[in-house]
Amino acid sequence: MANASSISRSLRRSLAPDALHRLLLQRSRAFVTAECHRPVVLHKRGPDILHDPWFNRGTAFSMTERDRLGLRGLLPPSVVSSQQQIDRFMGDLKRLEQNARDGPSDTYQLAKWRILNRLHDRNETMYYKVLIDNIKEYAPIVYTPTVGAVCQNYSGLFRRPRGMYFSAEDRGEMMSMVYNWPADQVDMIVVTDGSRILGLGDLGVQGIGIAIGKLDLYVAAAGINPQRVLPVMIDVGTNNEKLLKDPLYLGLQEHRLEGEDYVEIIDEFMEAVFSRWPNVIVQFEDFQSKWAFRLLQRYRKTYRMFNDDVQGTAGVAIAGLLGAVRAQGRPMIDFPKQKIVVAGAGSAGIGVVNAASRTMARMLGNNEVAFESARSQFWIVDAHVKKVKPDVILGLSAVGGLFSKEVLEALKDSSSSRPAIFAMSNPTKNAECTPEEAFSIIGEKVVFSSGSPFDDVDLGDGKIGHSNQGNNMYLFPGIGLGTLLSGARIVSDGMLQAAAERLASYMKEEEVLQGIIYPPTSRIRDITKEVAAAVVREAVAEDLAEGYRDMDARELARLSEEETVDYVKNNMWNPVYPTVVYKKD
Ligand SMILES: NC(=O)C1=CN([C@@H]2O[C@H](COP(=O)(O)OP(=O)(O)OC[C@H]3O[C@@H](n4cnc5c(N)ncnc54)[C@H](O)[C@@H]3O)[C@@H](O)[C@H]2O)C=CC1
Ligand SMILES: CC(=O)C(=O)O
Ligand SMILES: [Mg+2]
Repeated sequence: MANASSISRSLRRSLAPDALHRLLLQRSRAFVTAECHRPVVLHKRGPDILHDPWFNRGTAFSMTERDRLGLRGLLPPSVVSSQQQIDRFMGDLKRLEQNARDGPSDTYQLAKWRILNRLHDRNETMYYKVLIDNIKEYAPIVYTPTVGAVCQNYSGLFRRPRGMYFSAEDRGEMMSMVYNWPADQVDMIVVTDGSRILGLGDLGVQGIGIAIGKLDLYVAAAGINPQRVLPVMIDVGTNNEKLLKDPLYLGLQEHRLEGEDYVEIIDEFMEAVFSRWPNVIVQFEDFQSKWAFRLLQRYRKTYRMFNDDVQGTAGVAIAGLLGAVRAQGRPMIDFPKQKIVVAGAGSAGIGVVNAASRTMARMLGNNEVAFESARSQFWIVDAHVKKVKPDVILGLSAVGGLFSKEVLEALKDSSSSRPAIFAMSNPTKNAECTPEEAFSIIGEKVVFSSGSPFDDVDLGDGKIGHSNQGNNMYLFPGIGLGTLLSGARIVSDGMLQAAAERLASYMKEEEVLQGIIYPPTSRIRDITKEVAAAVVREAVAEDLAEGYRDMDARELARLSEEETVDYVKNNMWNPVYPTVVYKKD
């Protein structure tokens, strides 16, 4: 390409000064334009490009560039212009200023999340060390409640993608797309379709935040190696009208796929990930209930998978319900005498009622009569909490404040010496009641737990009303780790039951009598280790264990209870810098 200096001497001489000046300007413009359009030769592919500030364009990479550069699936599906990127960034910046002016709201929590997220981008080992050493303080930032605000504000907060995105546009491509992920080994996937994120409804592609938050707990609590976790978003559209109209939304701006089209996409995703990583475990998270149950039934006998909202929550609720029996000074075997009202007949509520009534039925002799009798101890209320003088009310309704004064007063007539409240909906503002309300209306005898963390309540005279956190985070990391380390090909009901029983028995008598029915978050790594060991032992007992690395099924079966716990502990990743050496490819 000619540049300004390539004008020949004779031409220069023949032109008048003005004409020469115009020609020089024209040529230099043409040169700059040509330079801009000349392709830049890259010696990188995939994530290496996204992590290079010079070459990265984030969501502005076109679909053909994404295909050419091995980026397909590594970015949210929407392709945006550079101007839209700037609008999104500026909007986020302005919002921060405005929030800071208008009051605390979620701003400080989101600011903490941003700082932690930047550390996560820079130095994973340090990030997890900070998280593990300060889990009580930062679990509420990387997980509920702040993760809910992160998902709601995702389009503004988006900087660097984390995880993989499969969209309805990727049909027929997923089997090859999974190879764009850089890790040859993946142990844990948490997948969501964003259709019911916590109690916040359909957040579409923005729901990826919940998969990231759950996997942070897999690393912090279960010691899964952070290089082997993969958050996944399956974007099949959204029915959230606000997002459908938002020009800065990063997901597919169309209504959700339904019916067989939807199932085919999830099938293709499952085949793709299990084909590249046959030993992976897939946790389904925050799918709307109609799909949560159907997909669980579809895959649970063929793939290593479980649904956290249906199965993890059920186990945590059972452990808490047994704790509430013990808090009355009664043996766990008295559980079948409890009258339990469950508010919310969604994936979590129905999951709890099914699993808890099975536990009761087992205690009553495990026959048909026992099962019927167990069922009669539960009242599921969808839309209106009735007064049945219950011993326990358990909320999984996603309706903040549902346990009104009248509902709480109904518990005062309970025959239980220590009625219990499980306000399990997330995030904080969706809790069916607060601990202050529970203790002030029912009195100090109530046992209280909630899905998101609340502070203990000062009851005066040196007495403390304990706020338990009843959240599936006390089980899912151990279920995943135990499944991994046993090499079980599926996650059986028995393994889930063993996990719940271990959580129930973890709490000491004196703690339970004080109304402390779940461990504090600071002990999450210890309880996860114990839960995982219980899952391993059950997998061995059911002959499902196929072993892990050098530990084959026979060796696993030889381990004592204590040795199983040691085996689990020794296989948990710790955040220490390894020795690093250079080797040429
Ligand atoms: N603490 C924990 O570990 C967990 C908490 N959750 C929370 O549970 C909530 C529900 O989750 P899903 O069951 O998956 O949602 P979902 O949307 O499937 O179910 C909610 C159910 O509540 C019902 N409902 C709505 N208003 C009601 C009212 N006024 N009275 C009684 N029922 C009412 C709905 O009809 C629906 O059946 C969410 O807030 C979620 O964050 C879910 C899983 C685990
Ligand atoms: C904790 C959880 O899984 C939920 O609220 O959906
Ligand atoms: Mg969930």
